[in-house]
Amino acid sequence: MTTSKPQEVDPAVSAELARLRDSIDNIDAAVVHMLAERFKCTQQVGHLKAAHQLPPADPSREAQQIERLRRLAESAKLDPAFAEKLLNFIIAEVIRHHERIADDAGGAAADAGE
Ligand SMILES: C=C(O[C@@H]1C=C(C(=O)O)C=C[C@H]1O)C(=O)O
Repeated sequence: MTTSKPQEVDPAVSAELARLRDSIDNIDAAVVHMLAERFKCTQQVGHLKAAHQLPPADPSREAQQIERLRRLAESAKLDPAFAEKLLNFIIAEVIRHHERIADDAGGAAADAGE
């Protein structure tokens, strides 16, 4: 096992590590903001579906998205299997939101005697 002695790190290495970590922090912030925007859109889709009695999940749309994202990942030199797993993880959360919105809308309609 190697032992690390942070106080002996070459200052040039520390500076390069700090520069890269600054970029990583900026990218992570962009990912969070983009995900927040995506969830704002999917929330609206959830309300539209609930208002028109459409199912929370749309497997044929998901299959198209996965196909497209795998192609984009390949051309960006990102592992397509990782891209697919990430999209499936996000979509599963969206579907959970849509189910909750539909349940809430169903309950509200029942309360109103519809
Ligand atoms: C957002 C939608 O609802 C679900 C979530 C999806 C997504 O997060 O991209 C895609 C398909 C649906 O299973 C949709 O139908 O467009």
